[in-house]
Amino acid sequence: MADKPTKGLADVVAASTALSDIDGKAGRLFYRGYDIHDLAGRTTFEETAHLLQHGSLPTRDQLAAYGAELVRGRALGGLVESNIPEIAGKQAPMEALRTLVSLAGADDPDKDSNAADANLRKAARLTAQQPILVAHYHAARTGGSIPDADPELSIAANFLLQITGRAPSQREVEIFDACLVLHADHTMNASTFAARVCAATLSDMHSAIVAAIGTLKGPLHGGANEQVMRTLEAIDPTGVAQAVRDRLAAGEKIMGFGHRVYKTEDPRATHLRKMSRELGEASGDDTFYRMSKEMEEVVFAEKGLYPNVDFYAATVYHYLGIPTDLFTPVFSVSRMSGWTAHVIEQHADNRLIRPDSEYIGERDQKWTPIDER
Ligand SMILES: CC(=O)SCCNC(=O)CCNC(=O)[C@H](O)C(C)(C)COP(=O)(O)OP(=O)(O)OC[C@H]1O[C@@H](n2cnc3c(N)ncnc32)[C@H](O)[C@@H]1OP(=O)(O)O
Ligand SMILES: O=C([O-])CC(=O)C(=O)O
Repeated sequence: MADKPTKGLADVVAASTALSDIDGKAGRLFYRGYDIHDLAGRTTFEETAHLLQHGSLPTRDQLAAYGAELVRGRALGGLVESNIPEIAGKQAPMEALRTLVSLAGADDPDKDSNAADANLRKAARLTAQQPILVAHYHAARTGGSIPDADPELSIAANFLLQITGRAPSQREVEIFDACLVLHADHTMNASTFAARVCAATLSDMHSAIVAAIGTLKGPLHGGANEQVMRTLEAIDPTGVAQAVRDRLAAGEKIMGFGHRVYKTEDPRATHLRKMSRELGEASGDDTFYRMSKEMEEVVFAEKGLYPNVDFYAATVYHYLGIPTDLFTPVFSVSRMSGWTAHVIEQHADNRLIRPDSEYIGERDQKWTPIDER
């Protein structure tokens, strides 16, 4: 007989990883031993992706080679490109990404191999293509054209350029780049776990990433950032405290608060709060930032809960001009670096992931023919 399950697998150690580590009591996050506070704002997203996928912060030569690989990897395959218009008309952003990454798997030159070198090449292509997929999807559904990706620009700069249609300021690029760094990896979160379960059957990287995207989409995980913005937009700026109390009294969760692992402030929220404030003030209308601050105070007073990564990311993306329904796709642009690194790590030292379950159904049922039921 199986042991009693831990609901939601809380505190269950499901994998060994050298990629990231969290101290939930102290509110600290590390990528391969580097404190997130040392990386954000000082290390680019490309360097961070290299750290996760290749195991070290790159030298200048390594970064140049990896950067060139990312630029080459941006090219979308024929199957993906020809299907974007129809998909953009029929699927919401995260659904579309799930479909497009699946199609990209068919286009990928390494699709039939799980070898380490093939996985690294696929990881680079997936990381390079994800922002391009979001931008092309957005252009297709709005009927607009987008500027070509500029090989001289970073992933962060190109993404803002392609989504907003205007050249971002240097500070906007720095802030968005830091957002991508902050979202890159996070131990055994639900989408990464989904990716590892899939990879552990020795399925391919694209299949694992499709599982991850479908899992990130949900509002209890990456989908929360979009819901935060929708909540802010639905609340009267002069009635924030009452609106939060009413929602809590009705048994609703306030999106962007609470975390399975952090029992104190999420270290990523510390950065995102500052960015939200800076961008809000620079925009000339920091209402959403001030509403967020008030929500934070009320939720803490009422429930003792801290904001998670999704809370202030919402207003940061809003101030950067990113449409609200692309907030979770932005998360996937960053997390692609971590997901792919986890697939590489899983394939490198694999064992099927197959937990047990506790049976709570009927026993000793007597079968009867269909006409007698
Ligand atoms: C990138 C990320 O995925 S970060 C998380 C993004 N998700 C969200 O922001 C959604 C809102 N937050 C939540 O739903 C949860 O805090 C989760 C899913 C993040 C963590 O869930 P769990 O660890 O399973 O905690 P659980 O949902 O059981 O919450 C524990 C208690 O705190 C309450 N609680 C947790 N989060 C919230 C919230 N955001 N608003 C109100 N109450 C909350 C629960 O109602 C529960 O109360 P109870 O014990 O009285 O029933
Ligand atoms: O770790 C989690 O459960 C969710 C999270 O914060 C993330 O994926 O970044």
